[in-house]
Amino acid sequence: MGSLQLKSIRKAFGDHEVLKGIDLEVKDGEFVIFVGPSGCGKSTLLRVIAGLEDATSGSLQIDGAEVINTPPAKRGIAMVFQSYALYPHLTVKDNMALGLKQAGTDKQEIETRVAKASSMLSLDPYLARRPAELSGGQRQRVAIGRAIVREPKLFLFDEPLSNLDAALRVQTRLEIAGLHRRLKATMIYVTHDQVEAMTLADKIVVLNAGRVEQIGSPMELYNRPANLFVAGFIGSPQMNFIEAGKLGDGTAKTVGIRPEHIALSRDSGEWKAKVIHVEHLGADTILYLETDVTGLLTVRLFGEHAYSPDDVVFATPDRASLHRFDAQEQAIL
Ligand SMILES: Nc1ncnc2c1ncn2[C@@H]1O[C@H](COP(=O)(O)OP(=O)(O)OP(=O)(O)O)[C@@H](O)[C@H]1O
Repeated sequence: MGSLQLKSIRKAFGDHEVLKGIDLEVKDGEFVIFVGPSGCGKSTLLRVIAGLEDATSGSLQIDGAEVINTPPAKRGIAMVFQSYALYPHLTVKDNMALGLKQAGTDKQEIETRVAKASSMLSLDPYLARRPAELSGGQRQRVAIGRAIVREPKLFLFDEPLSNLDAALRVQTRLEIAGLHRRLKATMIYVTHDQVEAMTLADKIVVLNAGRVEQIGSPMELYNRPANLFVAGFIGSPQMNFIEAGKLGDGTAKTVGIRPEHIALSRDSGEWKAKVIHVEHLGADTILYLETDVTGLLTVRLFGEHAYSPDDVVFATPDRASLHRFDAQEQAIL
């Protein structure tokens, strides 16, 4: 079991309030990801859940029991950090076993759990090595292994992949997804990486300046952002925003259109545009255009396209895919 309930969680450092009343429900077995701009309070919220920071006020329940005053070691939580936080003088095996030894777990039980975690994470060949003799990805797997052996109710991950190179990030991301499927454990994960958030999460929590902007599945947030902030934050390249009046829309204040919802033609279309810059990504082509109506406009086309800067083109938005926002920046549904 590992359900979590946060009610009106506030946290201030001195007179700087970093968390301004967070409400959140996490179901047993869910994979929840916190995203938001730098400094919005993601890590602080994770540390409050772990008990590494005391909340200024609010309630935090795990499986229905209040734990806001419970010390970290008694919350049944294991945390995996970006920095691995392994002991350099201990072997991989001893690093994984240490927490259990300190908790007075039976020797045979420690052997069994470490062997199981090691096999799950393909760490068997490295058990006798020290952290300095491992790659970054292997070290992160040891840090995850150390969390698994404790059989926590809740796993917390603070940007666990950010020290890894691109290929290793993908591989470790897949391993974490597989681990979640096998362990069926509740996981809460902080990341800057949109792809990680979109691919791993059952539920994404978008934070901004210490408040929750929206909670939903990745596709809910992508297809039905509740406000301008979420619309602009989720999705890369970013959604285009256009003053609604310029499109003859009298009720909305702002209209949003995702780069992939704009068609391009050399012959005809709604907005005459000049190509400013082209990015060839292989599978996709990203074009930055300038139009009289919209100003700068980003367009994403599937596949390879032979457009060049200064080409004159015509852009046509897919009307059914427009997002509309009112003067309070809330989505008009
Ligand atoms: N121990 C502390 N003392 C004072 N201020 C702190 C402390 N820890 C964090 N803060 C401040 O709280 C705010 C939120 O920090 P936090 O690390 O939670 O943000 P974040 O969303 O995780 O940012 P990032 O994405 O850059 O890691 C920041 O303004 C930060 O400077």
